[in-house]
Amino acid sequence: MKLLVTGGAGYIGSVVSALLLEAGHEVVVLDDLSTGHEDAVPPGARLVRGTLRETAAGVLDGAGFDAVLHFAAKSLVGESVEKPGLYWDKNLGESLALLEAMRAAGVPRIVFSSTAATYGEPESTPILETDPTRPTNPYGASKLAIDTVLAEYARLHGLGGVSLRYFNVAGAYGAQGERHTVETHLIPNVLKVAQGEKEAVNVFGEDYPTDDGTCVRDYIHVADLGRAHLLALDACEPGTHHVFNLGSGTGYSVRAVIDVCREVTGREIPVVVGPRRAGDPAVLVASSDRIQSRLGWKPERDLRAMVEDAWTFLRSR
Ligand SMILES: NC(=O)c1ccc[n+]([C@@H]2O[C@H](COP(=O)([O-])OP(=O)(O)OC[C@H]3O[C@@H](n4cnc5c(N)ncnc54)[C@H](O)[C@@H]3O)[C@@H](O)[C@H]2O)c1
Ligand SMILES: O=c1ccn([C@@H]2O[C@H](COP(=O)(O)OP(=O)(O)O[C@H]3O[C@H](CO)[C@@H](O)[C@H](O)[C@H]3O)[C@@H](O)[C@H]2O)c(=O)[nH]1
Repeated sequence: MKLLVTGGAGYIGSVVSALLLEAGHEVVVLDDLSTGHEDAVPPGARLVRGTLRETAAGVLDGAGFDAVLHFAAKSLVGESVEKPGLYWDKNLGESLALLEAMRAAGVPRIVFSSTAATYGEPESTPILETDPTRPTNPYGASKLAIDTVLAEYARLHGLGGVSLRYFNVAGAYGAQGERHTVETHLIPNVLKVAQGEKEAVNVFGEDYPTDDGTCVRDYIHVADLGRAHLLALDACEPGTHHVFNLGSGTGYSVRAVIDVCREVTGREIPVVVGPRRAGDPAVLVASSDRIQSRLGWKPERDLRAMVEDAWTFLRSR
């Protein structure tokens, strides 16, 4: 297939681009490099630099694309609370421009990076796709709005759409890994302490109603996540919109993640316990039964493999 990957210079988009190329697809990356890196685009993919709003229509028009994989977004929860307008504009506004460009060019399929943040504070665990969606921040709300628009474009314009709701993505795949300039994610931050780049891990709260008092999350290896995108691409059917959670179904506390990082790196990794981070739910764990039963996807790599691959990637840079 001829595929447009928006955000393909970023962490997850660059991994998925590499997997798509390995599977024999033609890949064009559209990225404004606002948080991505030109050299993260895998060899064999063509990079077009620009925003979706300014560039998508020109790239898609008359070019015969079969599908779009849409990763481009702003995705820092804290920033979204400070600048909600930016998140609605960059996430929903730019996605609408992309969808209109797809419609004008007759591109029939889209796979979209949605998020566990669409659910907000869960009523029960593990989280099912049928559970209530009550996002607690503008990032999650803007992603949920895009899911809603995709469902409408499917119903009213015949688009084939799949929203993949990622839980906590971690690990690396060969030369592609996580290198955000502003890094908020737990595992890369713990590994930066192991490497000596930071002094101590700041644990955000130890008074949650969990076994060790720290938050529990469901970590998924970026390569397992990537495989799900290839299956989702095949599952896009005209006129339908599917939603699938993507997690491992297993929760790990912040303390447990730090312990695995200590085992893998052999380093001490000092910890400082601070206050809770605003907006963090105590426990977020996915049920991925729907994608397992409908598309035959199963996670293959555990937390230790995620940490090992992220550690190898960090030390290679
Ligand atoms: N990392 C996670 O754990 C996680 C969890 C749930 C959902 N997601 C979603 O997955 C997607 C990818 O996340 P990531 O961690 O790889 O982020 P990232 O910041 O590394 O990648 C995003 C890429 O999109 C580009 N971009 C942003 N806005 C753009 C625009 N308007 N036009 C063109 N390019 C633009 C950036 O330059 C960057 O290369 C995002 O949509 C994010 O919301 C990530
Ligand atoms: O230095 C740190 C960083 C994180 N945490 C904690 O570690 C856990 C995981 O945090 P983080 O890695 O920042 O991920 P989340 O906040 O859970 O959010 C990620 O996972 C969500 C889905 O679950 C996605 O929607 C978001 O885009 C993605 O950033 C949370 O309890 C944090 O409070 C710390 O204690 N110290």
